[in-house]
Amino acid sequence: MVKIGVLGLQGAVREHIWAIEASGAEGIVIKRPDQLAEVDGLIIPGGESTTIRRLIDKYGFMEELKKFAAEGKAMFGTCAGLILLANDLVGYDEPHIGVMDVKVERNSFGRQRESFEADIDISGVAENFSAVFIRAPHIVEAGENVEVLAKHNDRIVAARDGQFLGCSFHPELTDDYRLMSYFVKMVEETKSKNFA
Ligand SMILES: NC(=O)CC[C@H](N)C(=O)O
Repeated sequence: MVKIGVLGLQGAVREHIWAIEASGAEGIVIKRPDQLAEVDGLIIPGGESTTIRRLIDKYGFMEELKKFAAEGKAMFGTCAGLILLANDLVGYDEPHIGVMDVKVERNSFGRQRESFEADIDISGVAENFSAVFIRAPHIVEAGENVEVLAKHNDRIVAARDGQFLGCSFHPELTDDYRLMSYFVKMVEETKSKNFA
């Protein structure tokens, strides 16, 4: 069974652990950088990206997260987590972790639509997936090796760049585990590749 960490600094952490365990992997809340060595894949949850970033710096996570990515391990950013993984952010000079080849805009669905639910098709993953968007970002541009997995209103809301998966919405807030199961498979694949 693969072990998947959830960065436990802020945001929807516990719900991700339940979803991981319902998808056939072991979930571990990551509170300290040295715990990253224990896991095969990592989820960066939704929350507030600026707050999570502040805590990443405060607890010395940044170099370790970059190392985790450089080791080829799978990472999944949901909502604020997607903002943290992106290598380009609209309106910012510098990205945060900056490992996924996408340009992301924050809070980009408009004020009147702060939160909403939409049925989306996620290519190769799930049809009629009920996606919960909360002050959600979207992917403005995807690099050439990035696979666009889902769109909502012509905006990219889920994508995969090799070992990196990102989505605008909160898959952990519904009991539909199809996207999480897809990530568990990604972790299994990257793990066997990294050991080969
Ligand atoms: N639900 C979320 O994760 C919201 C993301 C938040 N609006 C941000 O910019 O970080």
